[in-house]
Amino acid sequence: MGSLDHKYVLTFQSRLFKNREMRILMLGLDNAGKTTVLYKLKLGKTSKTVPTVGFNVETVKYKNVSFAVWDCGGQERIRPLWRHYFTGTNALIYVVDSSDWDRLDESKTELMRVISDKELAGCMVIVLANKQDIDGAIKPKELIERFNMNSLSLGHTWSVVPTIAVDGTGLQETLNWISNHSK
Ligand SMILES: Nc1nc2c(ncn2[C@@H]2O[C@H](COP(=O)(O)OP(=O)(O)OP(=O)(O)O)[C@@H](O)[C@H]2O)c(=O)[nH]1
Ligand SMILES: [Mg+2]
Repeated sequence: MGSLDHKYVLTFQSRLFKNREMRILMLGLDNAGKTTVLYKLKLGKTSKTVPTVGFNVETVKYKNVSFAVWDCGGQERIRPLWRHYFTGTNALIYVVDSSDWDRLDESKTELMRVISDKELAGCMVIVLANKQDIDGAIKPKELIERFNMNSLSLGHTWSVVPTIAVDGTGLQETLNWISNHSK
């Protein structure tokens, strides 16, 4: 390879490395806090939300990565729409209301259903144990057991991150983790 070609390859590689783009899909039951997460990341402030019917999408820049974050409504009747957003997803952010003990099993079931889809084979999974500010919220360690996360290692790199979407706790760490674990 001539030196010019070589230079070109290096420049091209560094461009790829510097300006990466990632498609993030954000799912979870209704009221988990997905839209709050999205706008806290995008605007840096806590927005008043209404239940999402359909989806929101925003681009969030963090370090050298451009994250296209798709936030889908979580109400039961619209969950069948989720799969239309699977294609091309690099990382799944799955938001859990850690204070809603009555629906932890339902949340787990939906997560397992989603990640068994072949369109999401191999994508990273970040579970946000959200609403950690509420007394009695399930702790990440307990959630890992309850969701049996260790059974899911096959093909999925995963992490459980404690978050408080309303004040932004844990959200930068989440993007950081995703960018560090992406190929
Ligand atoms: N205390 C507390 N409340 C939160 C937190 N995150 C979100 N909320 C509240 O939870 C409620 C639901 O938040 P949304 O972001 O609308 O939930 P969602 O997951 O988008 O819900 P759907 O659009 O119906 O799927 C709102 O009242 C938020 O203010 C948190 O970390 N702590
Ligand atoms: Mg929403």
